[in-house]
Amino acid sequence: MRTAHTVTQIRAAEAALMATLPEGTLMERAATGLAVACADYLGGTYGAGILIIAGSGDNGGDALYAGARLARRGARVDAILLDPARAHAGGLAALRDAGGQVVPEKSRADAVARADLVLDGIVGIGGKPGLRPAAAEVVALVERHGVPVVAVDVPSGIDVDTGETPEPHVRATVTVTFGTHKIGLLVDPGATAAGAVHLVDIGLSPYLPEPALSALQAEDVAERLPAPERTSQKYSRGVLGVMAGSTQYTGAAVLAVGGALAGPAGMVRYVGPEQPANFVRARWPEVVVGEGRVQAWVVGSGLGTEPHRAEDVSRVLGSGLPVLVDADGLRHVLGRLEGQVLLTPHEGELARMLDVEREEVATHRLRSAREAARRWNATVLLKGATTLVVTPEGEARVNTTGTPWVGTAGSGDVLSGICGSLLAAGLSPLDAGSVGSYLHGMAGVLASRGGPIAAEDIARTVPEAYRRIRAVAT
Ligand SMILES: NC(=O)C1=CN([C@@H]2O[C@H](COP(=O)(O)OP(=O)(O)OC[C@H]3O[C@@H](n4cnc5c(N)ncnc54)[C@H](OP(=O)(O)O)[C@@H]3O)[C@@H](O)[C@H]2O)[C@@H](O)CC1
Ligand SMILES: Nc1ncnc2c1ncn2[C@@H]1O[C@H](COP(=O)(O)OP(=O)(O)O)[C@@H](O)[C@H]1O
Ligand SMILES: [K+]
Repeated sequence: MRTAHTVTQIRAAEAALMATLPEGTLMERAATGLAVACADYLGGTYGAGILIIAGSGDNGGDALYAGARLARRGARVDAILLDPARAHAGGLAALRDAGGQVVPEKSRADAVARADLVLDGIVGIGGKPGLRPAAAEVVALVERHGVPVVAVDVPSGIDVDTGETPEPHVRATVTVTFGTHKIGLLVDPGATAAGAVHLVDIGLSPYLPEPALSALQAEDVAERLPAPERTSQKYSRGVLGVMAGSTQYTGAAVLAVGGALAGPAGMVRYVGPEQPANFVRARWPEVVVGEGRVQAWVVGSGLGTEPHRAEDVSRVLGSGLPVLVDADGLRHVLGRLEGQVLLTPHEGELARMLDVEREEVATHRLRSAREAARRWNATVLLKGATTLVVTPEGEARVNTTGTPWVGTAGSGDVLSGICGSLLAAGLSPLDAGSVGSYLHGMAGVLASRGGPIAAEDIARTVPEAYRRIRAVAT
């Protein structure tokens, strides 16, 4: 499991760990890991031009100590001190001893122009979101010259505990983070600003409490993936009812069922108007059309806006069975819900539910998902480049698989089918949502291999993703 903690949790763990170690040990560990990551990124240090941007806190200290190590290994290291009088004294002395240079204010533009790599040591977990003008000016120069940035601990300027990114902030190619992940490195838009995240072990794990956010890894998904036993049969594996599509949106029915058939449930029943039902039957002969006993429901993809569909949604929600509500079905989710319910909105749908602008959800993804989960007493899966799954009790997971090619029409319909099948096979809404989005994203990557895909391709490739993940466990 990849885990992320809040700044308060990290500060407490660091204090407990630091009390057991000689002073300076943690910063030394952090700086060593940072220097190694920079050398890896550059493919060697000899002759490389590295520019440190150092703020006045320990984040700047990490960058300066790492710079000293890189200078000793043959790099030409320059440092811009944003607040020279308050620069980290030990880090600065180490850098100077190793032959590193402080850049005079008038030469900053030249220093940026000749850098192969910038180390962002402006602020770490002690920073307030946004950047002060002096820092913002240097960051703008770096962007103008297109120099790759390695962020120290976090890209400076992001809101570390939420992933929100009030401008300005650093956009990194790589973020080298210490001890544990920060929430803002995994949740968008912060995750996009962080680039590839590399975690350096500084010995913090034994002191960390339950994470505030986690991301399933292949072995976690493998543990949760249902698989039939020797004596299983279709009914014992779980039956999923899919109520999706309408005369207007026939494809949603076909795609949601396609996703459902790619999951672990033993059988899929389809319930809906004649027109999509005929298409479903023609495309998927294994589907039984019509009502019958099921273990979970998917309702909503392509349901349309006709008022009578509200009854379908409330009937399913009143069944006492686990239910996934997607897309148009979300229009009919009114009061507080009971039982095992997974709501799967994208940003626009969640904005409509919360009666706010879409932009509001896009900039406050985690907060919006948490608020909806509490308000409707249901698990909320907020789709996007980094999908979030949040329970009403506040447990939160983020999905890290996928490719932007997955953002294709009908992709969400397929996801609803996959997650529904996992619900029918007995997973909780939290597991069904997070395992389902992992499978969906991974299937998208495997199907795409860097090129365009259609939603159908994702459904078709889920079994391959399933096999590969199960192979991790054996
Ligand atoms: N603790 C540990 O054991 C370990 C910690 N480690 C490292 O320490 C980092 C935390 O260091 P930290 O606590 O010194 O705070 P830090 O992130 O450098 O920022 C505070 C400074 O930034 C300034 N500032 C604030 N906002 C700003 C803005 N928007 N724009 C510009 N400036 C802004 C603020 O200025 P002030 O408000 O005081 O004027 C203050 O001077 C952590 O991320 C990790 O890298 C590692 O070595 C591992 C062991
Ligand atoms: N940039 C992206 N990177 C990875 N996955 C994405 C991206 N954009 C969208 N997705 C995924 O694609 C799916 C789109 O679903 P949705 O918006 O409901 O589309 P539709 O309504 O057309 O089915 C979601 O699973 C979402 O997480
Ligand atoms: K930083």
